[in-house]
Amino acid sequence: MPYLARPPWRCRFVARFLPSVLAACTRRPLQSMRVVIGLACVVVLALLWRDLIATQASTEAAERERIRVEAMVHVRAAAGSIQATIDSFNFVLRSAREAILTGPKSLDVLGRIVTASMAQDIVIQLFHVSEDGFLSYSSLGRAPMNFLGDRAYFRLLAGATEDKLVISDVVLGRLSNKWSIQFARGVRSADGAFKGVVALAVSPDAWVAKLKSFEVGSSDLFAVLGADGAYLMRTLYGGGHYGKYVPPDRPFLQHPEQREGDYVTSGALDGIQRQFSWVRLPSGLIVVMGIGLEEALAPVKALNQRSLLRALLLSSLLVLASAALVIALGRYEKVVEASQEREAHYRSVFDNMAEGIMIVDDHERISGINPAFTAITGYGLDEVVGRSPALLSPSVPGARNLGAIIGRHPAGSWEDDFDGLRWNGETYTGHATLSVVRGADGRMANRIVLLADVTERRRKDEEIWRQANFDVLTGLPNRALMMDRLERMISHARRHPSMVVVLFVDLDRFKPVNDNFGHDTGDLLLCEVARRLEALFRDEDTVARMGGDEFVVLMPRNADKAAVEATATKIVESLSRPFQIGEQSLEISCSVGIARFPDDGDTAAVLLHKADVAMYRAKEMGRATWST
Ligand SMILES: Nc1nc2c(ncn2[C@@H]2O[C@H](COP(=O)(O)OP(=O)(O)OP(=O)(O)O)[C@@H](O)[C@H]2O)c(=O)[nH]1
Repeated sequence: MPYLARPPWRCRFVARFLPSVLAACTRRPLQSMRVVIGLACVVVLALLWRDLIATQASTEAAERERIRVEAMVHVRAAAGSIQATIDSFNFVLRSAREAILTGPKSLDVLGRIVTASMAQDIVIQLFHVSEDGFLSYSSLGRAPMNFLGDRAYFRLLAGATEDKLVISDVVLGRLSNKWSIQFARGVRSADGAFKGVVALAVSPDAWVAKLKSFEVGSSDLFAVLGADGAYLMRTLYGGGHYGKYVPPDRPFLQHPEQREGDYVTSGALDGIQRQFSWVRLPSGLIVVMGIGLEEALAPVKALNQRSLLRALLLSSLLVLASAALVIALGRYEKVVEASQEREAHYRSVFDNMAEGIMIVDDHERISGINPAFTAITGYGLDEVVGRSPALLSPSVPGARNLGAIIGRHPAGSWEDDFDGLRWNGETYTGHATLSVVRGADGRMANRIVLLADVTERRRKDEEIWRQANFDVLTGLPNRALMMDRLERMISHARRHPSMVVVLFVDLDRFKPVNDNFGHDTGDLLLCEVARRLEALFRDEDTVARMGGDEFVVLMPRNADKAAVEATATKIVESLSRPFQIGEQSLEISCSVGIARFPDDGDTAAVLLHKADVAMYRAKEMGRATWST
């Protein structure tokens, strides 16, 4: 058996659940649409926010990098400026050293030149401390007896073997009572003997004020530190830092081999987070520039906040729109469901109605039927759709064709019987009830025809009618039908002035027939009498049996007296001829009474009574005759 690799689990998962998902979507498309809208909304929101967060993060990162570069640019510029100033201090100190060795006068001249040429607010004084540690010269004026031999820079230079620039920490001047930094160099004679120290006292506050131009914002910080991390100058918080040190974890203290670098940290005093860049000068001083991140990032943060608000607004609108759409779809789904339920209900009524239903369009073509229609006519939907209702009736002359009836009633409702022809050729009596369905514009859209097979009902109606109107024994119209016809003849004769003749016929000596030959023979005789009477008259005449051995003949026409009497004679003669009933030859006769409209009466009852009276008159005359 060949080895078949199992499909990966994702394919199996999709193959297993996809058909059910598709079936659910097909079954309830609106609900599926709601789910899709909800999911689409979530996906769009997720993408929107992911992009927003990523964009904001990258914008902030780019801004931080820009700030870092800016801090580095600034600190390099400041370092250059400071180094240039230190170089000028060096030049002055070297010159001052030469002047000291030349003579006190030269030093004084130089001192005045220096203090006049250099910014006075930076350089406080040029002074010389002689080898015994006492101040021997100050550019500020006559120097009092002031011992400075205990200063660190003096002791360092007194013991130094090399010629170097020593920069002191910030110290408080004993005479000036001002904070200053001493830039000092040792003075040695040509033979190398120590001749004291020449120094420049520089005001850190004034110097730092000039360096403030390198700052950018109000929370930015600029500082110059000694090689050991002691504050020499700092732009923020006044002079409170003099004599203090930066924390020892700063990278320029940790890595003395590095010339420059940067780091981010929060200020120990103010807690403000800053981006720091630093440069180490050849003299060992460290120049530090810190840009306050909160202030520097404020424009980007404001921009980010605006885009955050925009995204929030957009998300809210999207959620609201989706929710509105989902709610609207939910309501629409309920309406559709209710409509489907109604349609199913009407469909069930349509399918289960006992009456056949046929829908006829405005071109008189069948467009729909129900099962009862098929049960009645034998035709299925495919056999009648698009065809004329005429196929439901026989196409023979005189037939009540359903198609023709519908055609005769182009509008309005009606009901009528029709002659039906089933699919198998069988005929039946149908009853159709037509209703018109109109569109919103009032024009006829369809006609709905209810069909019923009324063959049996019509047969029973006919039977009941016959029983009510005809004599069961002879089949002749009975008294009720005779009276009805007489009244119709009279009213017709009134409208079209003419006569109606009433002949009342009573058999003579009929009772003995019953008595002698039995009631059945009497019945047969009555039937024969009826046939003979019918044979004597025309179709428009009525021969009726009143009951017992009494018959009435109605003749709706003008007839003179002689003609009527001849007819009465004909009756008497006809019924006087022997009747052959089975083996028996029976002889009877009859008496006839004559009455005429309008001469003898103008109502049915009066005429009948007159004819009856005349008939008795004929009996009295000896029977087998007529009387008026
Ligand atoms: N066989 C039969 N006899 C009937 C029927 N209806 C009535 N009769 C009888 O018909 C007879 C009619 O009575 P009459 O007219 O008085 O008898 P009649 O012998 O003809 O008498 P006259 O008319 O005076 O000559 C009665 O005996 C009834 O019983 C019926 O339906 N069948």
